[in-house]
Amino acid sequence: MAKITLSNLAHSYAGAPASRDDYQLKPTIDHVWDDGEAYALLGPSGCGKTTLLNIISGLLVPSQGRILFDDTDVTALSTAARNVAQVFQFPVVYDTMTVYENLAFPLRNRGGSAAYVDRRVKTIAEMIGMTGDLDRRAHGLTADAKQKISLGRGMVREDVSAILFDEPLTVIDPHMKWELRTELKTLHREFGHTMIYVTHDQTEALTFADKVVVMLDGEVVQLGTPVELFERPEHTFVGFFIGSPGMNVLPATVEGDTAFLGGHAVPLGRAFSHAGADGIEIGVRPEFVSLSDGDDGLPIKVTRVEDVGRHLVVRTDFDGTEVNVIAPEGASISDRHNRILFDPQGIHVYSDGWIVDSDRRAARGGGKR
Ligand SMILES: Nc1ncnc2c1ncn2[C@@H]1O[C@H](COP(=O)(O)OP(=O)(O)OP(=O)(O)O)[C@@H](O)[C@H]1O
Repeated sequence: MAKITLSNLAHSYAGAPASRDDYQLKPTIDHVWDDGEAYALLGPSGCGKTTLLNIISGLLVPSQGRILFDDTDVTALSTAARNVAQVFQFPVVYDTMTVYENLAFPLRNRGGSAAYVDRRVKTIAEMIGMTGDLDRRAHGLTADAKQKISLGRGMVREDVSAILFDEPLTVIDPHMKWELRTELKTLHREFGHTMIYVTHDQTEALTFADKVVVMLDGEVVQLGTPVELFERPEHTFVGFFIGSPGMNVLPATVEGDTAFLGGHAVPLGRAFSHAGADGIEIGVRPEFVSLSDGDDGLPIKVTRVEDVGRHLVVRTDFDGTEVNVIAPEGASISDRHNRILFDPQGIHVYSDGWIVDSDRRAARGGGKR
């Protein structure tokens, strides 16, 4: 297992990049990822997740910067020399071998004793639910079963620097997906491997990872725990992309401790003297918005109520913009609900997409940008 340092990384597939737009990974990637943690790289299609993963695995040499595993510079080393295990989106199995032989392969390759190999193969087979299939040939198994073998093979060695997963559950059926995700988490807790998991699915990322690395347009817009991403999205994209539904983002002006939305005042509970004037938005998650039939708050019209089981998602229209509200299960919603209130604790102020510190937080030295 290793700590992974991404030092001043950037990548351009075109070579000789002339401007920032020519980079598929922008020159802002500078992180230390802790030994033994589980990281998820999360973001929409084309944001650079696989590019970053391939740089870490050694399949791609970055145009700029260095990668270190612990204190060793591995930038020029092959994947094999980096000692990483990889699981790809589609199964990679040896069809002529049995399930047992497939799982044992990485261990036998490195001279593991028969007793150790047997113990390890059986542990992993149980984890992927294939104990009863160990003697079957991989040929003829479903894509789903083959991918489980690939996952098992990726996790069978205990001595790897890191295990890298690139959308590994794409071909797995939905029920098994849930089970494997939970198993992966348990396995991580048990063995403490450094794991990096690429996905565009927030549920997968949030269940699996200790830390989620949210990417957009070749940049890491936030690296944080699931709770941090929920409570303090550093970019409007993070607020919007994570959550169900995501954060409401509304254009506003801010004066001291008050935001103004289309002439309506919204108390912020703390002052933002440095919010600036252009590109200002406020973000508030639906969990911090409540419906009201009083005179305070923003005037809205309820457009739809969705019962999603644990609570209700209420869609409202404020001056042509949809604002989502989460209401308790069983709440009775009617036309008399014609206002919404924001809990000041859940309101964030953004400038050009990036979070602005309140005066109090700025005085404490908070914020990263
Ligand atoms: N070999 C390549 N040559 C040129 N451009 C590439 C190459 N591979 C990827 N790209 C481009 O780099 C950008 C990032 O791609 P990447 O595959 O890393 O994104 P991703 O977030 O993993 O997307 P997806 O979820 O669709 O796989 C995209 O614009 C993509 O078109």
